[in-house]
Amino acid sequence: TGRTRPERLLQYLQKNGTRGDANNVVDTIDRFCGTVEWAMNVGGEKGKIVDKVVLETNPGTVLELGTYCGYSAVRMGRLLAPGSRLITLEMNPAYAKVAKEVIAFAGLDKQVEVLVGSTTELIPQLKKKLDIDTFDMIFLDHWKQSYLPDTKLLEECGLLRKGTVLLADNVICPGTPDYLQYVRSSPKYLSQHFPSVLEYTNAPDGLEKSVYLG
Ligand SMILES: O=C(NC/C=C/[C@H]1O[C@@H](n2cnc(C(F)(F)F)c2)[C@H](O)[C@@H]1O)c1cc([N+](=O)[O-])cc(O)c1O
Ligand SMILES: [Mg+2]
Repeated sequence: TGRTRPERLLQYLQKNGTRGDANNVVDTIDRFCGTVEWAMNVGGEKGKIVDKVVLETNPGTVLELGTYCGYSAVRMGRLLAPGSRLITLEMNPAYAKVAKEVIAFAGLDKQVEVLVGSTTELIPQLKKKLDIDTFDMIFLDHWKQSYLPDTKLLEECGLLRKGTVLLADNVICPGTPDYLQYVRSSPKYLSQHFPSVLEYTNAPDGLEKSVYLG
């Protein structure tokens, strides 16, 4: 009966999930998307790669571009060390509202903060607004044509440091050709591709991990 897909996803979670259990929230959303209604969460297969990169990086500060329903914010937030922070940007207020409820349901509302607005508006304000100097990790999963301009904006705003890990979803499907070309050819990045499949399907997709060299 939820009017939108995010609302239906949230209703399914509230009915079938275990409040306060972030692992269960991830599995419950994956079950909804695998059996009831596809949604553009990074999903279980690519999610295992995200988990590995988060655990290896052990970031104190994470910036996510594109919250949607909060699935990847919960997926990454559940692996962060106490005191670490994940900031996630969402420009659609209705999606942000659902995401905040999903994140609270998972018990991660202390570690994860949802900011509503566009990257061009929010990224230049982050240092002041959050008292954060640089991010240890960036997860890109918003509009695919925004990955490249927003990466350049992050560089210009001094939000990246030597070693910051950029992890980008969907570099194969729907694809982010200009971003891929940039991070693979620029001397400022060391990039590695992780082939996988598009969430809840067997279509080819992949993640790109790019370390900023400063
Ligand atoms: O289009 C896809 N994702 C676009 C994702 C878009 C999401 O990012 C938000 N956003 C936009 N700007 C901002 C910021 F940062 F400015 F605040 C946040 C949008 O409101 C939306 O919730 C996609 C599509 C497929 N697919 O199979 O078609 C599969 C996927 O995994 C995908 O991520
Ligand atoms: Mg995606």
